[in-house]
Amino acid sequence: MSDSLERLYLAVLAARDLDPATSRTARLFQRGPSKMAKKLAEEAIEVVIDAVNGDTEAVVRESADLLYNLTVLWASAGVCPEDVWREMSRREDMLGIAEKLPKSSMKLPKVASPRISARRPIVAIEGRAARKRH
Ligand SMILES: N=c1c2ncn([C@@H]3O[C@H](COP(=O)(O)OP(=O)(O)OP(=O)(O)O)[C@@H](O)[C@H]3O)c2ncn1[C@@H]1O[C@H](COP(=O)(O)O)[C@@H](O)[C@H]1O
Repeated sequence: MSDSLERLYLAVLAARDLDPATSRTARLFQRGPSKMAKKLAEEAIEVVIDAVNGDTEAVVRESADLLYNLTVLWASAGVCPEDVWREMSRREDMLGIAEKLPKSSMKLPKVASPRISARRPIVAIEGRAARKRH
């Protein structure tokens, strides 16, 4: 999947300077980040609605639109796909799966990389449980 997103990202970069009258991407760049953000949010909501309605095929279609609008926003924000893949790998190395670090300031215990140890740091789980309690 990352290959597809990387190819799409390059296509979006290439389309940025095309004629907005014929290129949706160029039009989005012309209208700026707030329009891009609005479109991304719209697509996210469409994915949610289709998923709640159990319309799997629509979820697939809208997810493709969502990812397109996400890559446009990435390009506008100066983010490239590799930046995101690097962050996901960092989280995976830290916690064993690609997830956010606990929000609390609690420190994760010094453990071998979760890829070696069988379990994620308990503190991370407790942190999340503690956060949910209040
Ligand atoms: N990958 C995509 C892509 N995915 C989705 N979309 C369009 O994004 C829109 C998202 O759906 P919406 O319903 O929100 O859009 P809409 O309401 O129909 O139209 P708007 O009101 O948003 O203008 C659809 O019209 C899709 O056709 C895309 N448009 C372009 N690309 C690629 O982007 C590159 C540049 O293409 P141009 O923008 O056409 O130059 C090319 O590689 C394209 O393949």
